[in-house]
Amino acid sequence: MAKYELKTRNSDETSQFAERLAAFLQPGDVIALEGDLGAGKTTFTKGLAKGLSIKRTVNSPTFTIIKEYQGRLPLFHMDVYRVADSLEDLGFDEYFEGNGVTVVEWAHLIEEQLPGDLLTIYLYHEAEGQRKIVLDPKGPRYEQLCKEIFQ
Ligand SMILES: Nc1ncnc2c1ncn2[C@@H]1O[C@H](COP(=O)(O)OP(=O)(O)OP(=O)(O)O)[C@@H](O)[C@H]1O
Repeated sequence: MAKYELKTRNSDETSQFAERLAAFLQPGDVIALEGDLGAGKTTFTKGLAKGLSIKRTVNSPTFTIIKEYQGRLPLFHMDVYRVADSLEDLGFDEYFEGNGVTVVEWAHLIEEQLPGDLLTIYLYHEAEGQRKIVLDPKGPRYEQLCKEIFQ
């Protein structure tokens, strides 16, 4: 299936893209966010939170695994890097099937537990200040979402 991509020239552009994407999100949407250290995952998630009208400051949930924020929709921000056993069931389903938007950092580490349909977003460090953002939608809901964002 088609992948969608864009380039950003600074962190504001990454944040602004995420903010725009947030306007299209619905309850139960799941975004897997992939990218190396410093690629911009937190920058992206902060932009998404702004787009969901979340007032609280969004920080990396590395040590807590899941953080929850209230906005136009609830945001469940997960960082599963420290989930030792990828098969350990920590009840992620409740979030994926819940009434909010879930963003999962390092999602491939819990691949078996992810929903089949989701939007994977890859952040690539291209050059100082520059990032490539690739959207890889799985399932009709996310195909449609990408079409709307990029039309
Ligand atoms: N185009 C860009 N998009 C996003 N961030 C950028 C960009 N250009 C430079 N940056 C900078 O890169 C850094 C990205 O850090 P950020 O914490 O968002 O990454 P991360 O993927 O969450 O890293 P970590 O996994 O270490 O938490 C920030 O300092 C940001 O200002």
